[in-house]
Amino acid sequence: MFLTLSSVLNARDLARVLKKTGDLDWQDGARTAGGRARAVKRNLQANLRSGPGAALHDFLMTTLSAHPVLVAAAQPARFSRLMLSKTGPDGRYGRHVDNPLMGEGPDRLRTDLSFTLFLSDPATYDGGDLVVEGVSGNHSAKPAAGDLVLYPSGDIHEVKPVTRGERLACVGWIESRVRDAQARTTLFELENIRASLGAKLPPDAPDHLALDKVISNLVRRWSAG
Ligand SMILES: O=C(O)CCC(=O)C(=O)O
Ligand SMILES: [Fe+2]
Repeated sequence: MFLTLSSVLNARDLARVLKKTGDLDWQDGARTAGGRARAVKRNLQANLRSGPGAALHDFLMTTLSAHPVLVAAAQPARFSRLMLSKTGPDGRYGRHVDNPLMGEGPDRLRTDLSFTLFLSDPATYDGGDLVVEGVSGNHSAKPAAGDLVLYPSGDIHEVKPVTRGERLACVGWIESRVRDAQARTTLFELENIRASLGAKLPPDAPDHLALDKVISNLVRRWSAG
């Protein structure tokens, strides 16, 4: 699954986030990359654990974890901590795979899905496309600020070199309660049918309950743990 979700942050929230990024403490991004990924990572990352970054982290996490389409597509059991990445001229993140497990102890999470929430207006920078090498071919994305791209953590991907301007993005990972990607896709399709029926049928139509039952039983069958 490779999906672009539009306007996950609306214009007002985006402006609020961008204003806050000016106060953050930025460090070399290679510090958080493992193995082969470290050698190809050239970006800066902000501290979102303490200081002004912590409130920004809470705000972004609340927004993302409540987004209905992201929830329907990813079926999140848990989100990783979010990272804010800044890539300037000559910055990039070459082809790599993400770590399969992140965090320690009870915070440890299996990375099923990766996402990038784009924060910069694409007209303000050159390069910086996110390219994901999926089973059915390459997907390239450089969407509007506020849009989010969701893709399988197991796919090789890269951020193309930024040759002008600055690319700001929020990145994170999701452990899904539905581990199997095909099952997740089926559930997303059913959730889309549920949403479109909701707009067409009266709330007491028996088909709603019939579909709710099918979706619940599939989640029960397919959920991990
Ligand atoms: O900035 C991006 O769009 C993706 C970053 C990435 O691949 C990573 O942090 O592992
Ligand atoms: Fe990555």
